[in-house]
Amino acid sequence: MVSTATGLDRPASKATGPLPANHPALAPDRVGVLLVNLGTPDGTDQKSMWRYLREFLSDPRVIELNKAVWYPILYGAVLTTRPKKSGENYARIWNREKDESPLRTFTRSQAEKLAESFKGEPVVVEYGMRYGNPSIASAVERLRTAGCKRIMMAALYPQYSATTTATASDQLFRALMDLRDMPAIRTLPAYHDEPVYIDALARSIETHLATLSFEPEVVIASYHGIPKAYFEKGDPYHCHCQKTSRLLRERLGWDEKKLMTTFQSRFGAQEWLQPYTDKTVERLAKEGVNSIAILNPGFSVDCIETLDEIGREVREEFEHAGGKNFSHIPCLNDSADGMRVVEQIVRRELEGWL
Ligand SMILES: C=CC1=C(C)c2cc3[nH]c(cc4nc(cc5[nH]c(cc1n2)c(C)c5CCC(=O)O)C(CCC(=O)O)=C4C)c(C)c3C=C
Ligand SMILES: [Fe+2]
Ligand SMILES: [Fe+2]
Repeated sequence: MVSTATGLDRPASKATGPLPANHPALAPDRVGVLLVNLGTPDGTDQKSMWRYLREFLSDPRVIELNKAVWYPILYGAVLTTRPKKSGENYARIWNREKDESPLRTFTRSQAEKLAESFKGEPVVVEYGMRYGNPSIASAVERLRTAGCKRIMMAALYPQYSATTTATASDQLFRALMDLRDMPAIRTLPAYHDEPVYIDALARSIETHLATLSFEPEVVIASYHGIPKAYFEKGDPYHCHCQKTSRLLRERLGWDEKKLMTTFQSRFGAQEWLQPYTDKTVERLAKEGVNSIAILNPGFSVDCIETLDEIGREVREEFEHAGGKNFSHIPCLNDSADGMRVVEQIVRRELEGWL
């Protein structure tokens, strides 16, 4: 638990006067903040990868295909090949000291730093993963045990998508379904256009570019993709990404040629949001662009998709196509600017509860 328990608990009951003699003891009344991110395997071995990918790719919010069509593909082609290949990728970025993925290390650190910023207030902070461990259910249980009657889940996806934000809410409510004494719940809205977030991204670009020995001709804001069909059915994710990029351009004083928007991490055969990151990078190199930098505004922390897919695969593709200088701009992670984003938005959304 990442707790700031200080004795400054809210009164257990707003009613005055002593409890009847036979009344069960009341737990202290605190507010829980649950930071959530996508998920992570427990290890890079095939069994851990299989378990993680099965849970992830069985989620109907992620793969909208009919189960009768999807499951034979999932349990056939996907789960017999992908665990090995993905495990090799995860092994390249694994945090060996903590024996966990960077996504879990960064998310835990964010929770610890957020807890620190609530020191002296009746707030308990936990973190959970939509897929894998620590599960959202286990985090909710720890918050309830700590006396949280109100829980705000902050799924750290700046841009809303049903495939990420909504499924985190589904999982939270699943964890509460069987409770008799259910806490009050709030969830975080998308924060793709919040000034504090745009400013943190802009500063992360400026700070990073100042460390480079070259000036990128193009900076690419690469977001995780979703199938195009989900967008056409009403998922606002694409619009949120475009708005983040537009505000970032305005903040930096750059045009669309200097700061491009692309989508990465395609999965399966259908069309995903375009333009694709890998194809764009290849095209730029072939057109004679020598130097680029890529940031991932849609990922609150670095993970397999930023460190390995962008930092290795896409870099190699750029260099293979003739590009010379490539740099990956780190995610906001648990940096001071990154934590300012989380704390400011969480505090605002807690208004009336503290
Ligand atoms: C149909 C498949 C997928 C959709 C839709 C999807 C959407 C989506 N994902 C993220 C953020 C992350 N995805 C991550 C890993 C990952 N994503 C998919 C597939 C879909 N994602 C797979 C199969 C994987 C596993 C990695 C692999 O095997 O290649 C991660 C990283 C997790 C980690 O531990 O590092 C993140 C984060 C968003 C934001 C999003 C839609 C907006
Ligand atoms: Fe993904
Ligand atoms: Fe990927």
